[in-house]
Amino acid sequence: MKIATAVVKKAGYETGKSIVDDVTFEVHEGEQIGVIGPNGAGKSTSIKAMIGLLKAKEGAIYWEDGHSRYAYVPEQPIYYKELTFYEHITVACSSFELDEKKTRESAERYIEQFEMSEVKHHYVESFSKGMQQKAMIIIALTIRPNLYIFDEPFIGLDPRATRVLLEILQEERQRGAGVIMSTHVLDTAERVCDRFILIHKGSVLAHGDLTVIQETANLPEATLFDCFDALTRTNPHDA
Ligand SMILES: Nc1ncnc2c1ncn2[C@@H]1O[C@H](COP(=O)(O)OP(=O)(O)OP(=O)(O)O)[C@@H](O)[C@H]1O
Repeated sequence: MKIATAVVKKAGYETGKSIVDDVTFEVHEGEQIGVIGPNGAGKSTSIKAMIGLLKAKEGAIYWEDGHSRYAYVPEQPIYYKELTFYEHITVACSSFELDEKKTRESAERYIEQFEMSEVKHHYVESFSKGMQQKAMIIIALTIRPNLYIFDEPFIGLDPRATRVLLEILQEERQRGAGVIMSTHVLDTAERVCDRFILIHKGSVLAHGDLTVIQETANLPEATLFDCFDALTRTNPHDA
């Protein structure tokens, strides 16, 4: 069943100057979508436009049931300097009016899985980049959204944390949650994503499962990495 349609007609950082044009796709229950593309292609801009973080945009997420809940984990962790990690969880949960007992239980489980028990009462500011990333992910998971939006979730995570995240997302997808993730880690994306949106120079260059991407690249059997390389390679004669 469809959860939502993400629509970006236009997005940019100044009114009138468009960086992204027409990046639109649907997300279904249990589906994981990889948003891929070269540096500066417009992946983060598209994501920010969808969730309303940009002023100069025409775009939104249209929810099938009208009032869905999403969790966004940005590329650069955002946190309150004056709050500990655990206080962040408490604030996030109270703003979503979640059942306190159940929420604490699932938070504790995620904290343990991500090996963050020893630092749960420390300030997020004192964490390493990877620990901050793990903290943001744990908060997102604890909210139990029906759509996760990750911008480069693997950057900064150690291999074990990456595995833990992928395993938990698999469980979350079985629950019916959808996942949108922008990533450059194409071998992982190839393994875990059902569909890919390849953004190049602010618009969609290819959209579909690996077979569709291979057909678009005219490279049957090729890896996602090779398809990406072929599709986004700048021809010096075009410049
Ligand atoms: N805050 C900003 N102000 C002005 N321009 C910006 C800003 N952030 C990004 N841009 C520009 O928007 C374009 C798309 O950037 P965006 O961050 O969406 O790319 P991306 O595909 O996420 O790249 P990366 O893989 O490097 O993270 C780039 O040309 C970039 O210079």
